[in-house]
Amino acid sequence: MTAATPMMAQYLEIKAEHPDALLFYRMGDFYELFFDDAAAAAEALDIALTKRGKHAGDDIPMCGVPVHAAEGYLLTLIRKGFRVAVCEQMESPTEAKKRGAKSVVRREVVRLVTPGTLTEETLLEARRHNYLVALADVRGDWALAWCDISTGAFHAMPLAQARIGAELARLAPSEVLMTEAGEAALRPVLDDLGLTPTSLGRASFDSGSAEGRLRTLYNVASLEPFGSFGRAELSAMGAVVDYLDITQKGKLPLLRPPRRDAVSRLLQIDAATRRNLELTHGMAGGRAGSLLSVIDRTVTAGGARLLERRLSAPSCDLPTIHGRQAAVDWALGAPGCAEAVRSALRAVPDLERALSRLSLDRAGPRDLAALRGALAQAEALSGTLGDVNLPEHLAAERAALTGQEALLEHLDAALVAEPPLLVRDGGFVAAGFDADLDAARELRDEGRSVIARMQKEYCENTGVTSLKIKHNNVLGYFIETTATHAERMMSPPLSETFIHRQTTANQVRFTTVELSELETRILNAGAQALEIEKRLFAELRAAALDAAGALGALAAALAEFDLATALAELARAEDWTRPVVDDSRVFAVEGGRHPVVERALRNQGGDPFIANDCTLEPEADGAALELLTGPNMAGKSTYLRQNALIAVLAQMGAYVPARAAHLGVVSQIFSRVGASDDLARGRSTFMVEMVETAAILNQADDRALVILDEIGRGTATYDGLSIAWATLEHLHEVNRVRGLFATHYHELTVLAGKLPGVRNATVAVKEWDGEVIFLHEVRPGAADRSYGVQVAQLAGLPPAVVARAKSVLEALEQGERDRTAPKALIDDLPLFAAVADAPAPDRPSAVEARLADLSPDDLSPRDALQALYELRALLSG
Ligand SMILES: Nc1ncnc2c1ncn2[C@@H]1O[C@H](COP(=O)(O)OP(=O)(O)OP(=O)(O)O)[C@@H](O)[C@H]1O
Repeated sequence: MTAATPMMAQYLEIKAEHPDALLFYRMGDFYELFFDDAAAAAEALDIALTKRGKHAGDDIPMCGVPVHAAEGYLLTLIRKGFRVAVCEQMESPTEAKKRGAKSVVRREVVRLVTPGTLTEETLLEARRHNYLVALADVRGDWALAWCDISTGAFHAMPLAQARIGAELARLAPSEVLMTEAGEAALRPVLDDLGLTPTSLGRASFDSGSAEGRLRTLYNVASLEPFGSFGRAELSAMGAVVDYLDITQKGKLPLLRPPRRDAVSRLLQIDAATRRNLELTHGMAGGRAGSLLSVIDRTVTAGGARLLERRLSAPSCDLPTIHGRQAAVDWALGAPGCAEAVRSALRAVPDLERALSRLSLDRAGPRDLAALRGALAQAEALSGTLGDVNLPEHLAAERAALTGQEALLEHLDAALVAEPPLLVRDGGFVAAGFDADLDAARELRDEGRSVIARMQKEYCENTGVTSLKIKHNNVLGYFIETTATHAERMMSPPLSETFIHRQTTANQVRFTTVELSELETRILNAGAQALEIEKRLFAELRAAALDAAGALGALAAALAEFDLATALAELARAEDWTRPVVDDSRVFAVEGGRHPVVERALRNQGGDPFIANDCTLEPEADGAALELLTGPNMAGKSTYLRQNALIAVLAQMGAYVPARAAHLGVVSQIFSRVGASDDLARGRSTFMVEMVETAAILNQADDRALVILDEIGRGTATYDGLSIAWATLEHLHEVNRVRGLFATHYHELTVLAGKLPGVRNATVAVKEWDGEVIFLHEVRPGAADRSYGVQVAQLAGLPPAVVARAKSVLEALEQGERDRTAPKALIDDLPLFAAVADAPAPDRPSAVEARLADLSPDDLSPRDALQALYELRALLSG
């Protein structure tokens, strides 16, 4: 067996330190990957897998990506779940040679790229957070710490193990750190959320060393001023910092002082409820179809992230809610000023993310320009706001907008209007900022004009008018003529001045002593100019980082103004109202709407959304439940969800889609839909439904709002009915919640007469000519029937099946009335008899033809409704 080449030996040694990451091994202008890494990356990136040399007698699989295009490839790999170790050359080949002819260039991993530690604009979604979370358990006490290194936010929170799923769902982290033991304990929760954690050793979670790590990071003697953190919180925060140290190879990002959050101040929304209400993510997983996508009127990336944060974590704290409402009120009351604020904000670059790249030394001149832009706009904004009378919450933020005049002036003087992306390109420092730089540049540029003069002179002296002075990386500056002039140039007297360098197919190239000297001067001046620019960049970066704390506060203030004015704009454009939020237990909504469904209806240009009231007024400490019956497709689910969304919006401090609303603060929201498919998580639909129902019955307190949509439907009718019945009783008697309960079990409506806190409501329909017309109006009372067969007919079930279903239904209902076994009746009605009874069609009518065209599997409820309109039109036309 042959020994590995020195380079391969180096590669294998570095790779051994990073077994679970792809190693990007720098070779000149490429990052190369070898062995299994190469195979995995070639497949993930869809690039060619080749070979390079042999190792232990076998070919070495290899693939490579050019350094200048590496970011795009990194993005793909990270999205596909890989981690990447970036290994750079730490010296030039010439330097390596000095150590001996066979020396390999020294290489080191300078960064581990993982989903939770990204900072590049291209790798991040501007309007979303990118959270790195650590979960720690110290003797049964759990805590969560999370940071977004792209913005510097850092938080910790102690919490009960049962709350972990809900908090992880709120944060939707890109990466979760925990020990292997922790992973085992939380396996079901992690699976439920589809998270694959990154395992860290016990040492990373050691709470003792964590304290030291944090004190060093913030350069403080005690963490006390930041909050009194428990052991578990310290352990989780320490793990975050340790992991950043590992992945960033010692360069720590700018983390703002840690904030201690408490679960109890937030409206609790568990993972299933979040999914179900589609707060920040639609059913398909992206932003589309979510409440967030419909309410987002922010104009800055920072504002958009703040909105996402608020929507994910509404408050339970009345002063906080009222403070945020007052900010929206102000913007609504001063529309001119608010619009001026928004137009200033539109030009604000992403300050937080530029700052984070600066702190990690991964920034370019454009990040400084972003800083300048943000500061300039903040100044303009504070001018616009002048001494306008602001509510308390915003007045404090206004103060944070100013105070950086010196830094702004400095950046303004230093930078050109549109700097290049990379420091090494140079040309970003403005003329007149640094005398040495100006001098070096003048020399460099003057050199160029001297070359032009020289070329003209040489043309005249030689009489070769096509003579050119050119430049390439191999020869530097040279003189070029076509081959036809070669002989004259290479014989005296011209050969005394022109020294031959190279002959190509059509050209001959020369140099002169004068040209070489000039070249040295130009080169030196150019290099010197670049060196000066690099130094100035470092100085500007340091000046920015010195002000990092204040800049962080300024970024937060910009986001607050953005959010307040955006929510006001939303309220104005959509005609929303300020809800009264207090500590009562009322839930009263007048003319409420579902913003997402309303938007969808509007986009389709169809019918308007029908607003509905919802009044839950519990007696003293009792329950208030509304039992909603009504046909399929009537709008029950929409009604249920819109009320939950109104509670969420109200408690995040926004206006709500209603004519009027009065809400006693809600502590927890639970929303469940019966038997939704959950094959991905490998549980039977009914099992999921019951697990989720159990969670509500065990956790809901008397300030909870519970939304149950057809619980029990996933099993046999009588089992389902009994479970729904008992659940409703328990919610009424034990949990005493406010809640809405949609069901097709009409038997349940008798509960309204038995339990004082239960009322019946129904979604109205009109029956016309044997068909149903949906009115989408919620009214007191119970529905008489489900109209399931009619809806099935609308959906295009074959006429024979519909006719047979009607007969069976009649037989069942008859049987129930007469208390006879329905079986005999059904046996009496053979399928073909039903068809025979139906009028025999000679030729399909237009309505039938259209019906036959419909494919119910492919129809959304909305499409089905549309089809209904078409069918009706065909009938009357
Ligand atoms: N208030 C409303 N105004 C206008 N259209 C509505 C309203 N509510 C619902 N709709 C329309 O009716 C469709 C069906 O609504 P939804 O899914 O809420 O019905 P459902 O009663 O829950 O049906 P199912 O019992 O079959 O689940 C919606 O997609 C929407 O287009």
